[in-house]
Amino acid sequence: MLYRSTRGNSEPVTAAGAIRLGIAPDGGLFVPAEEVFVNPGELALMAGMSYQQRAVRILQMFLTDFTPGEIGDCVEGAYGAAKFDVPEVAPLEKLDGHLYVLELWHGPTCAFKDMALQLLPRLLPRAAGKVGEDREIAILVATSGDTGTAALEGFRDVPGTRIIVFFPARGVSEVQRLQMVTQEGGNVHVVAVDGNFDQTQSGVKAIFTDPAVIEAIDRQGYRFSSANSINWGRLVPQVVYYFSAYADLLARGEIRPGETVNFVVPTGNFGNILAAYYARRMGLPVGCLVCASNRNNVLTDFIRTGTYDRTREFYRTISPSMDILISSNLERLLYDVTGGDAVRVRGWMEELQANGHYRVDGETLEKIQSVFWSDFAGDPATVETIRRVYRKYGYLMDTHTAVGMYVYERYLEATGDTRKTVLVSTASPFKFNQSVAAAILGEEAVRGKGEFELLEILSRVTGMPVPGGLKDLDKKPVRHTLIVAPGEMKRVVQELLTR
Ligand SMILES: N[C@@H](CCOP(=O)(O)O)C(=O)O
Repeated sequence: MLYRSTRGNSEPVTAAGAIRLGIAPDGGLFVPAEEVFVNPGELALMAGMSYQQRAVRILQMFLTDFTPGEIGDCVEGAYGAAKFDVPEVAPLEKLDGHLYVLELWHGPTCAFKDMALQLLPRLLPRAAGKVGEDREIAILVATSGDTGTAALEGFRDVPGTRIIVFFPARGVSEVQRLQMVTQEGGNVHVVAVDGNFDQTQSGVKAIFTDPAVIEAIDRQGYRFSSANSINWGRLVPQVVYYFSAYADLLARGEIRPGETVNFVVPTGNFGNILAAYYARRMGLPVGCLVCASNRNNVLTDFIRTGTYDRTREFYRTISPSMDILISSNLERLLYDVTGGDAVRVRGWMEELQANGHYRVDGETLEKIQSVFWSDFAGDPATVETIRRVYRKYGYLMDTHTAVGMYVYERYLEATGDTRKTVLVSTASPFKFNQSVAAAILGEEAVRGKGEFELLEILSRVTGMPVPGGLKDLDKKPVRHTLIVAPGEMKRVVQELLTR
């Protein structure tokens, strides 16, 4: 299986090549050049498999230059009991007659990013070996909170790698910030950027494609790669959990074979919902993909109108991991729905870069709307949803999942589509405990209380244990204090790599 760039100006590469590079040299994103299908018989077999077995099955279809043994080893290391606190890895909770919550936050950093970032650090060194890369890999990451923490944890002390994570200084939750700035490991660097996530992500992308920086770090003995969802090695493990959720529904007799299921996905960078789209393309019986945005509702507007316009106010919200106005992975969707028209995709991306907006044609929009539906939730609606769901079901959701829940309710009202639906829960409520505690206990009860006092209170009130990865974070020494302007990111990368 070869991978092509969405912008059409880079040579096709193998899966190992795509994972090693992270982003295509022409600035595009790698996508599979061939289609892969899972037939209904295989889906039925998956119902009887563990998460790990399902993962091996799906990964083998895409990573054709890895041996089954290599994939099996990576999967065992990634999803074992040492890493995930439940044997199911991605458990499915039933909320009511037709709504299920897919909990993707049982890994070490308590967010869905662990699902891919426990695996990628195992794939990447092998990928480098396969393409004959003998230099160290310098992994650059832009994060609005969750990717950074998961990437640091996944790559820490992985031989042959260095990782530099950039995060917006005031754009992550306090728990997310502490997870990053206290991160241990001999190969990790964490840098706060005095800007928002879009500036941070654009800064990182500019470094990847800057010939002068590439040459400079080459002399220093490094090659760049990415642990963001622009890297194909981040997306393919995310496809697995959509199959796994469907297989669990089959195994429990909640659906009949072939029955279509909807997925609701809170998303900012469009990677998580794109993985669901790929699962659908592979034959998973998926009806509608409901794209849930927060107040930074650029995706909602795009899916409704066909105009993508990032020239709008950027809001800091209580669902900070989705505070994004430039959704990288939309590029892969556009490539797919235009039948692989790299010229058109490149044109739209150039317009976005130059003017901050583009508009797709009617046919492209129609194809997108035949699969996706979208709405958004502001902060007050998010808080109210956490409170209401907790009272009604005794189920505690984080702010991002609550955005998804609110949008699902709007979808039901608008369409009356009562098919079985899976709400993708992207983070533990304990990562956003200030907002979550205020939602269920009231503002008064949390006023003046510190983050870690609130962790304990939330745990006591709900009976949920504080996740191991978040305990005692406030007692760990702060190891990373660097803060830079967006314009200084290139220099800082080169400096850090000389140490
Ligand atoms: N929401 C993300 C932003 C980066 O997204 P990614 O999926 O491309 O890594 C975060 O939490 O950092």
